Amino acid sequence: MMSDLVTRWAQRDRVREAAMSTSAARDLVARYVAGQDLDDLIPVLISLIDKGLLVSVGYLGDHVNTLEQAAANKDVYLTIVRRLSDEGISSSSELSLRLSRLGQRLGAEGRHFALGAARTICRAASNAGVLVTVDMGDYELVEPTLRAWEQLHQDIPAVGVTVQAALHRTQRDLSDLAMPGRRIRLCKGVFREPKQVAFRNRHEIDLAFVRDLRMLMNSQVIALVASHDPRMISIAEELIRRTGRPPESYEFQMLHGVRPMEQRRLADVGYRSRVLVPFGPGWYDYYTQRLAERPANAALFARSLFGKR
Ligand SMILES: Cc1cc2nc3c(=O)[nH]c(=O)nc-3n(C[C@H](O)[C@H](O)[C@H](O)COP(=O)(O)OP(=O)(O)OC[C@H]3O[C@@H](n4cnc5c(N)ncnc54)[C@H](O)[C@@H]3O)c2cc1C
Repeated sequence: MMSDLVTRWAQRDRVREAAMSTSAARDLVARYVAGQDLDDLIPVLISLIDKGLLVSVGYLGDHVNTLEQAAANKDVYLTIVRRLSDEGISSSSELSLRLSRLGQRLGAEGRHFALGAARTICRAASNAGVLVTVDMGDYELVEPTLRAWEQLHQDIPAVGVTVQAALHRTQRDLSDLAMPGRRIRLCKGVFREPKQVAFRNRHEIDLAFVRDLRMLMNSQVIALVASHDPRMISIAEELIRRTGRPPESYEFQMLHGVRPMEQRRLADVGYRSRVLVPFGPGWYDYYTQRLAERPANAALFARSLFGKR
């Protein structure tokens, strides 16, 4: 598949090194990633909020191999929360919390640490008026993430969780999860999982997304519709009209730099429209994921690296 080719190409050492050192490449990346530290991030958030959008912050840390690294990431998340509060933008902000950055992959001890750290972060965020939605990792993390989320949610009911339409299990998960007032984010799923557990064909994933979306819109959850797909968005708008949902019971969410005009349109017609803004040292892997979703951009990226300057 084209997207697999793009991912393999982008992961070559020569491409990675060129991307790190070429300013034209960094300019392209800046469309999707708000720099490496909080001083880069905050002006991007403020400019989106000034345009009537809500924001979500995604921290792109390096891979976590030790509990010390997990602890350092916990501190980063707490610093983000403090900074959102100091800047007076808490009420427009959400934190997209990735449990693998807190040690979730480091065995039983790591999972224990991740839950404790996530609890501290969620409490700090709740005290500061910042929402939290837990991201979903690859298939092996789904069960531990849902179990951890249950505990976080018991403590702080506003903490949301992400589900991936591509997984066979998601319909079943949603029948347990879709309780009144819970914040549930529906995305297609970024990971390519084996066919035993996931739909792999685009059309099947889209059908699953629509089934899940209907379920969310017909329940009393706060539905977070995380997609850039024009068809999924118009189906969501139609379901909103048909169900007569109150405006605070759903929102649209997209990634920074992807379909920014559509993000604005949704806000302009009066929907809650939230932009997930990633930042941090792990920007390269994130950017190559966006390239794999949109292989046409890979050619532009390659020219910025290796074309005449
Ligand atoms: C807020 C948010 C949170 C997310 N959280 C998670 C998570 O926790 N776990 C997880 O696995 N995945 C997560 N994702 C990623 C998601 O699963 C998809 O990989 C990603 O959003 C692409 O899927 P899509 O629904 O936009 O549809 P796609 O089928 O990828 O794209 C459909 C259409 O959208 C438009 N489009 C898509 N990408 C681009 C682009 N780069 N530039 C221009 N147009 C584009 C095009 O019109 C395209 O035809 C999240 C996504 C968002 C927006």
